[in-house]
Amino acid sequence: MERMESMEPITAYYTSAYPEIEPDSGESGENQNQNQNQNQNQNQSEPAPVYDEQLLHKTILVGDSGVGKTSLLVQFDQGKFIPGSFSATVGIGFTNKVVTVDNVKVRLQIWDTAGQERFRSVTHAYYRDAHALLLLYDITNKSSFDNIRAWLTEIHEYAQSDVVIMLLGNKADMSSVRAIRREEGERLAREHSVPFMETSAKTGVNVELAFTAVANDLKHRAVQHPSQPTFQIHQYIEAQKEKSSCCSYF
Ligand SMILES: Nc1nc2c(ncn2[C@@H]2O[C@H](COP(=O)(O)OP(=O)(O)OP(=O)(O)O)[C@@H](O)[C@H]2O)c(=O)[nH]1
Repeated sequence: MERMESMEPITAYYTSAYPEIEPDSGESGENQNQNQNQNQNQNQSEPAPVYDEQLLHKTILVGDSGVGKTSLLVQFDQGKFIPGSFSATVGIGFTNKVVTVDNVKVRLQIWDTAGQERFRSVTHAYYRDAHALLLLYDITNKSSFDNIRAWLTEIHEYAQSDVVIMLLGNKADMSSVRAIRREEGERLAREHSVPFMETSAKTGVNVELAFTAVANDLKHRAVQHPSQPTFQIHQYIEAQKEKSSCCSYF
């Protein structure tokens, strides 16, 4: 993993994945309706924009110290879990990963942040140009769940309003000592209109799905065609969960 010793935010090489929003023409009434109809007809006949595989989507893992952010990234990147003593992340670092979505390559630059309070001001600086935030709590640790509201407040304060947010209840393999029921996670996610799933960095359950769902959403946003329905991340996750329900074991 690349580690930023200076802890300065890297923004220079990031290219926006999203097309510019057309400015308001200032027209009103019938004229505007006519134009809208014309635009709609044009949009329907226009070919869908092609996704640029060189786009880099900045995705950040956040949550209290010890919830499993580094472990989740290592599981996704290397397919392994390193048990043993816990060494807290210092500062921030990133890993580049390519996820294939509908036969196109979606590049995620995944930033692993330090959950400890003393690094908070450093990590805030990275939120601003994030395209996705994966917010983790530990299902065996109630305070990590109780702190999710505070994390969301910070995200809304520092991140872009259209950032993709996903809530993850990690350490799902430890359900015998669980402190937070899955329904509580689901309820909190519903309250904040964000997708949710339980993951295990240890067994790998739902790890790939979490990142693939985010990559799917980012890819669809980057090539959103006005005449096409928007990508529904909640539905995508539910459909994928159903597909794999034969083998999940929470
Ligand atoms: N059983 C189990 N243990 C986990 C899981 N994920 C992480 N752990 C353990 O939890 C501890 C903390 O994991 P980390 O990945 O270092 O947590 P972090 O969120 O990156 O912590 P900070 O770097 O301080 O922000 C380590 O001992 C991991 O082995 C999991 O899914 N299941």
